[in-house]
Amino acid sequence: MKILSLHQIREADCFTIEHEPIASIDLMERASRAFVNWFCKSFETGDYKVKVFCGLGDNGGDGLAISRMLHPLGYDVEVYVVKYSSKESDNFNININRLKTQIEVNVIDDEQFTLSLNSGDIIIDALLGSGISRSIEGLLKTVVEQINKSEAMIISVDIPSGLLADKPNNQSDTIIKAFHTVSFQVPKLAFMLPQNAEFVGNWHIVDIGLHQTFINKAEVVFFYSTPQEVEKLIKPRAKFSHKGTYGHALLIAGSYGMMGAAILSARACMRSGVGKLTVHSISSGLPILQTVLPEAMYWEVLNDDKFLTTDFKIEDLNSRFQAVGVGPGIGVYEETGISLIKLCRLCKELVIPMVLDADALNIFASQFGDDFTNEIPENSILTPHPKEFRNLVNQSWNNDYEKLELLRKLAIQNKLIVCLKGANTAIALPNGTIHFNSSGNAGMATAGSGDVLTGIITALLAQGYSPDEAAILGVYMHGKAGDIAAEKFGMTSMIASDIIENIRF
Ligand SMILES: NC(=O)C1=CN([C@@H]2O[C@H](COP(=O)(O)OP(=O)(O)OC[C@H]3O[C@@H](n4cnc5c(N)ncnc54)[C@H](O)[C@@H]3O)[C@@H](O)[C@H]2O)[C@@H](O)CC1
Ligand SMILES: [K+]
Repeated sequence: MKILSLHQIREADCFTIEHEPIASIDLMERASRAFVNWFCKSFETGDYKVKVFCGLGDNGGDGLAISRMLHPLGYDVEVYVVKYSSKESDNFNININRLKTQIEVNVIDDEQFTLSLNSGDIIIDALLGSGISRSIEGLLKTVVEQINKSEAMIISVDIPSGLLADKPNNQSDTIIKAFHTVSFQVPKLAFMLPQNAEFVGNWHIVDIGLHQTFINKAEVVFFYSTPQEVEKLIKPRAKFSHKGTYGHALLIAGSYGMMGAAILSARACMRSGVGKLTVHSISSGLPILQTVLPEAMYWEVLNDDKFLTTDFKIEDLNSRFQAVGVGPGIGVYEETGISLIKLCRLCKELVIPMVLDADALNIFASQFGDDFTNEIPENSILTPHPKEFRNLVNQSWNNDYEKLELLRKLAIQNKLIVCLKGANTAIALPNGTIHFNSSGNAGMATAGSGDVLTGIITALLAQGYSPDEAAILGVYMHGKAGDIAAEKFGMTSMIASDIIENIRF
């Protein structure tokens, strides 16, 4: 699903009005109806009040239309218009006249006004929408602060009032803290970013019928990968296939005291459909690996019992492996760094796709400095978490928008696929697009979870998925497995092994 910029959302509105064609006020009516349908599905009528706070622009117009629609359905609706200016939008004025025949409208025009809000109330926030052009101040600020202080459930129309849709707010900005945000047609970039989680809450998209021709043509940088879109990438297994059909993966993982990382990534790799798997690890880890994962083959490090010191040769890899995953638990020993560079150079020469994770990234950051990307083959997949990412790019950021730009730059300049892990993992592709993942939960913030992801993506590469597909599908399936695990064990109790057991291709 495309994430349109604010400018494109405006254009989509105008295009729809002109080409459907539909009057602006009727489009607002359709948007408000879509909100009301969501609301009625989510909340039955009951012994509580729905308090709708409206601004003076089109977001306020939505609030008025929503109030008019909810009232006859049996909801106990109270309407408040915050008169922070003398200018109202045309659609606001039409809707206030339509509403006045039905419900009394309370006007707030004095900063001394104290709102009476109860914990059982539902507040609908229609103060400001995507048209916000400056920080909230004065009367609006007082109202938003009182709403945020209340214990009522807050539901924002389109976007939490005060939040900018696609650029950073000032840290001191006053913004509604919604429990739900019900947004029109497309998610806003702001919803994807950790810094806005406390304002956006749980977000939902409702279809308001903006013109598909415009949306299809719109060129965008950001995408939200819906489950339907991603699951379409899964290749069915052919009836007459054999293990050779699904590739041979090499996983390089584990060191002294870190064999768990090797086990987790290897198990996840096997569960993700790879034909054959060889794990390259220290010899003292071999008995453990062979016991827990008899399905895999092992290639031990000969000289060392603690870490990887392999002098990789072309014949070790040539015509043997379709994908190489490296990093989980390998440690950041200098000797391992030397082996890693040899490996990368060979993979580059033989054009074997790579996944680089965890300690492989830490080695690059600590031993190779800013030039680290020179050694990494093009189209490799990197899977850093934010701290690893910061070390890799050797730069910090002031807000999540700057972080996204650094991510994009890394992917474009070095032709890499970089998966920045976290809620809504952001996957940056060499073509400059960023794809936000839709699956997963906070229970996945647990040791070993990243090792599992490395195993999954390596398996997909070995099966012939393109690096772009392997990253997007792998991250999604990892999150989906985490969601199933969370349902079974609870977010707090689930562990990385539970994610593996619930991988479902
Ligand atoms: N245009 C359309 O066809 C549709 C618009 N819709 C609604 O329209 C909204 C956008 O409407 P608007 O562009 O009128 O935007 P708003 O409703 O956000 O209102 C913006 C107005 O408030 C003023 N303003 C901006 N920042 C302010 C601030 N910090 N303090 C006080 N005043 C401020 C602006 O000058 C402008 O007049 C969407 O979020 C959505 O809710 C929907 O009804 C769907 C269809
Ligand atoms: K709003």
